[in-house]
Amino acid sequence: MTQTIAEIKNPALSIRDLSIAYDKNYAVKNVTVDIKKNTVTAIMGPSGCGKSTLLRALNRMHELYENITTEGKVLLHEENIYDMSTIKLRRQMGMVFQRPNPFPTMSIFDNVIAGYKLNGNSLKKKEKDEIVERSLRDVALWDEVKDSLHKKGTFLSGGQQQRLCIARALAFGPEIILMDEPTSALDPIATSKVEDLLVKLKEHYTIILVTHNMSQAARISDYSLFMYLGELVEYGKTKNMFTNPKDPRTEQYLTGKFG
Ligand SMILES: Nc1ncnc2c1ncn2[C@@H]1O[C@H](COP(=O)(O)OP(=O)(O)OP(=O)(O)O)[C@@H](O)[C@H]1O
Repeated sequence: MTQTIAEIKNPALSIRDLSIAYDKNYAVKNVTVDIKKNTVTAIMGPSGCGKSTLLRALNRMHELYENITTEGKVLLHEENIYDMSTIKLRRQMGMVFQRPNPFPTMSIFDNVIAGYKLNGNSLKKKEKDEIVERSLRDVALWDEVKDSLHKKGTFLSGGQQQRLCIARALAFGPEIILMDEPTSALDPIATSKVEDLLVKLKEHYTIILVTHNMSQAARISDYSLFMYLGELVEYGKTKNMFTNPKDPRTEQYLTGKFG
């Protein structure tokens, strides 16, 4: 396997010997990797190779499943996330899912600050207004929705809903944003807007993105991780991996021989 650590100074996240099993079946096996700050890192690989399980393990969403075993560590500022409260962890590690999922009964405004409400944090009106405007500006949605903030989030187009969900993830001021195929339910124009947005957001955030779409990984990611049967086969700069893959399995995947 390619060298995965020691190349990256002051990483955003250090994954160490992470293994995850459903019952006794390992979906992620001994993954060790450092994620570089202020980059987009793509997790790629064929269906069932453990991409989503690995991503969910980074904010402990995988613990929602029964009979799950987790071994190893994930270090955020040298603290193991498995020893942290999930509330603290998820403030630092926002998550965006495949299908835009704004809370259907809530307005656009309330969707953005939903995390605060769910965690029982009460905010003054001025603070709420500031967080909502900042988060919606960050996802380039403010101008489109500023006159309809109190309408339901579900009245927006699919692409706008996904940007609203990204705004909701940003509202807490996380360091890292985890994204599980965030454009797979969007049309090409909405996809391109979200991709442009991710490239801008990496100035302030670290983005870890699961994608099936190799051209998307090539377009927007700085680093790529290739997984196969739960193992991390190859990790490196996306440009190098696409032009000169080190492992034959990576090459076969990138040239469409399986997947
Ligand atoms: N809740 C679950 N219970 C049992 N096994 C699971 C569960 N979720 C995933 N698995 C298994 O773990 C392995 C990895 O699944 P995972 O969804 O992480 O892969 P993936 O690479 O994200 O797949 P895809 O690209 O199809 O979404 C698969 O063998 C899958 O069947």
